[in-house]
Amino acid sequence: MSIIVKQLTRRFSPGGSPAVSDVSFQAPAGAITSLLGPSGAGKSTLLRLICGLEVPDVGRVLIDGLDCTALPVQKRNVGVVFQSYALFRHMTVRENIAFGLNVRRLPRDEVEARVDEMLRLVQLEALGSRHPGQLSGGQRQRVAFARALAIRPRVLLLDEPFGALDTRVREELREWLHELHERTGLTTLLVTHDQQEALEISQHVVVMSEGRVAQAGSPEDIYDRPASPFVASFIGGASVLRGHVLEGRAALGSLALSVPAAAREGEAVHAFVRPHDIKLARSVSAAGAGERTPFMGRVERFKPVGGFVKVLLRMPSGDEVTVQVPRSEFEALGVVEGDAVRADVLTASVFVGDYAI
Ligand SMILES: Nc1ncnc2c1ncn2[C@@H]1O[C@H](COP(=O)(O)OP(=O)(O)OP(=O)(O)O)[C@@H](O)[C@H]1O
Repeated sequence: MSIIVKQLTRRFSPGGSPAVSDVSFQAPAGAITSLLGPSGAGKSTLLRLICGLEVPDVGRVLIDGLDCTALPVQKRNVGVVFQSYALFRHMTVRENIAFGLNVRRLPRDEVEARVDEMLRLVQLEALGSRHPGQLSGGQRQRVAFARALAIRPRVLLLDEPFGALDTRVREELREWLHELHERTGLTTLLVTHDQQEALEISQHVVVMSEGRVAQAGSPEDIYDRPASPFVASFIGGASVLRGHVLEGRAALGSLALSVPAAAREGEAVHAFVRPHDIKLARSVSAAGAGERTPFMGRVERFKPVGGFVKVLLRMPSGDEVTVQVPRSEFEALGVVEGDAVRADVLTASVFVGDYAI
């Protein structure tokens, strides 16, 4: 049951810039696909176009091969969970889960059996007679999942389902969703602005920016091979080093990295380096193999954050680079603010040409 969207465009005001612009992608059958992007990228609008709450100006939505573009929400047979719980406060948990089944006028014993099954699935068997006001935020979201799944939807659409919860509950539910998906195998589309969430639980990621698809691929593709400066800077908190092409290499201060074959001499270069892709050392020795080119930086400041120390380096070019060092490693280095350190870049994404992030 894949979801395919073809050239979807939705403009809210005539002449204004579209919230979703010429978007095409496929959410593979049986997988969790994340729609990932910053606020305002068009993720929720895209999800609403897929579930039928919005109508596209142009384009098509196909679910399991069936063109649903003109179908109303209730005919699409999709399960939807939003960030705000959207449970009926005056109904018990059981009644909430049964809602979609009662609308479909299923026999009473069938409804009761399905509600029991859903309560077991979301591990809330003991709470069926409570009202939403008597549940924690995490429990309410599990009820919302049970209600969405009760109707045996063809696909599951989730709009920041854990967005209103605190970090610990969010992480617990992320794991829970992963297990739930293993059991149901349902094609799932998850809207999130949290890259950690997207990389952790999805098999396919669609990165959105300004209403368009910036890149689509596996979490490894997105992380290891960002297709554009936007993706490189959005995923993984990379620092940018600016320089130019010199003798076929990217010259970035005292650092030289390989560049795409098409790069012209003198062209502007931006290298994106992630905080844990730099290794710090006190001594200065010869360059390592390949990309492991050492360069010098000055420690501007550092701050322990949990098991890591966040170090801000100032490069000879003036660029600032954030480095993340395991705490024990940093303590062994014994550097203080103002010290010069050697920094080995383990890997970087290099882009050539002028652009604005
Ligand atoms: N009903 C609406 N009327 C007018 N403009 C809208 C409407 N819904 C969304 N927009 C605009 O469309 C753009 C995309 O919004 P959308 O909510 O889809 O983004 P998003 O990526 O889901 O952001 P967030 O993560 O903040 O929810 C924004 O500029 C938003 O202001």
